[in-house]
Amino acid sequence: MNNLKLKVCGMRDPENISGLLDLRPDFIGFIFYPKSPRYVDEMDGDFVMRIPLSIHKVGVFVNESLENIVTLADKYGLEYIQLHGDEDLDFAKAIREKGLKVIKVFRVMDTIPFVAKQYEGIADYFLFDTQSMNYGGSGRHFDWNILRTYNINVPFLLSGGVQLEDIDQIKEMNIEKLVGVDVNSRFEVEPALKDIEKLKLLKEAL
Ligand SMILES: O=C(O)c1ccccc1N[C@@H]1O[C@H](COP(=O)(O)O)[C@@H](O)[C@H]1O
Repeated sequence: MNNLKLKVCGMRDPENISGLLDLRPDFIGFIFYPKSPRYVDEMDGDFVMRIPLSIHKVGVFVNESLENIVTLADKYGLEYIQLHGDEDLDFAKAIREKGLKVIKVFRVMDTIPFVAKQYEGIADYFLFDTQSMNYGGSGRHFDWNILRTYNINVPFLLSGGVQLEDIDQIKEMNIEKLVGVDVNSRFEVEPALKDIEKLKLLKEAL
């Protein structure tokens, strides 16, 4: 089995970002949802633009307008747009038509929705997160057993309270399309400030 990819989400602080970049994660995520405690109101655009292209920049949005998404993608050089709200297939297609890549999130309770199959050829990745009142950042798992029968042709990242202690179990599930993990609140000292030493252990475990 290949190494699992690592996406670290909810970054904001320049020094903290620099520490993360030294670990060479596969994806770095910025949350542009105003109600999130990890909301990125303003960052130094030049600094963000200098992040090596090998570390893919992801903007996380919840029911945001296409216009605002495109504006922020231009400003920060976002490569992927993570649709974490109730955005539909047509919206995902519109994002693609703007030349951006799509991570479509399904906030899962106990099943993967039937509509997911329609995203084949549209979504670059799925991200399965735990259903919660605040859209994301719950720090909680869902029942990962529902992924064992996954048969859609879209690779996915597993999210929702993923922590270091989970990695062995995630690897043992040995699901072909499960290509990486997305981590957030379980690696924080405070919202939007990550524990780099803990992330280093995670990177080694992957
Ligand atoms: O973290 C948030 O505040 C947030 C708010 C709105 C949408 C997404 C958000 N975060 C995403 O939630 C998942 C899981 O996070 P956690 O590990 O359970 O804390 C992750 O993809 C974040 O990008």
